[in-house]
Amino acid sequence: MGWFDKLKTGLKKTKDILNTDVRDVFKPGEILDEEKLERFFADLIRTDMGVKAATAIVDELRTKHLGRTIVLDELWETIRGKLKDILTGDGETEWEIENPMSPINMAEEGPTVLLVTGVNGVGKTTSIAKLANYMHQNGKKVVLAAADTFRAAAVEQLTMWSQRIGCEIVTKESGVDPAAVAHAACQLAKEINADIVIIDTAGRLQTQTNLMDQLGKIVRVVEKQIPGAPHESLLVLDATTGQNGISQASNFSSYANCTGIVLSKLDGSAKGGIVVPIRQEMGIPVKFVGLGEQIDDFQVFNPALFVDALFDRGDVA
Ligand SMILES: Nc1nc2c(ncn2[C@@H]2O[C@H](COP(=O)(O)OP(=O)(O)OP(=O)(O)O)[C@@H](O)[C@H]2O)c(=O)[nH]1
Repeated sequence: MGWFDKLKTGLKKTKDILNTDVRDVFKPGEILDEEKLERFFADLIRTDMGVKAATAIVDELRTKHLGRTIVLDELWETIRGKLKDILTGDGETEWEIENPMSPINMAEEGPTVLLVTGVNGVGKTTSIAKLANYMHQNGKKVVLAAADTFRAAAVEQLTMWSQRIGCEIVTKESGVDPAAVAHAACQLAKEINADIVIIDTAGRLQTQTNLMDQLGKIVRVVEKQIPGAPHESLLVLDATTGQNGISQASNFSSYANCTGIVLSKLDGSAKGGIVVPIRQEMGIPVKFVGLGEQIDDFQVFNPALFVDALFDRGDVA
């Protein structure tokens, strides 16, 4: 399956809301009136797109089509165009979907270090495995740091993934300071000339200040070893939690200085619109999306492709 079909399939639940409801609201041949626009506004809100973006889209439809006969393709074109403006109008670079390094701020010298954080169960370990696999497949030498030393199962899970992928992993026994694991992984990466170090961290709530402080310690340790590290601080958010993700992101950001979001479980969510307020309100870009439980259900986030997939009316494979 190509990138676009995979994205479309992953977005199926969100697309279902839009496609089914929109077909009920916008009947070809009828006249577009305020009541129809209001119903469509409610549909957009159900995808967790946020009031700001939904209002902008409906305003654009009103300006261009109010009082005119409904031609679905024309409405669709207006919606797609407006949403693309919202997602790309801030001058952000468009990342290349085929290249997992494209959203990554690479180290000038030595290995590039990625710190990955998130609340328990958001899909952090799985996302790290997917990211490592994606980079490995692109010819990068990856070292994983199993710095979730609280949960033996997390270390086992990551070790299993590293074997499947064929990449290096650094583990230590339970209870060891996670910063020591991160340190050892950076050391190994330098010795073997690895391109990338990905640090897994224990899932934590943003209210657990001692655990949040520990993230600060990991950052201090790795930045002493490798200039500019961590070069990316990626926060994994679960797309099924919708708007709750926004508060998680701002809290994590104050401890781990997040530079990007990995939005997992987009396939399990009817709230795929959450991509929009994350980008609009937090100023932290979504860099990767998780689209399923398999190791290759993962992509670089490309806003234009996302909008096309969300509003594509062709059948989903
Ligand atoms: N459908 C779907 N499931 C996912 C995705 N990413 C992760 N999962 C599932 O989510 C569950 C939790 O994933 P983990 O990777 O163990 O989550 P975690 O955040 O590392 O968990 P902790 O180590 O407890 O903090 C697993 O069942 C994964 O298979 C995704 O993109 N789509």
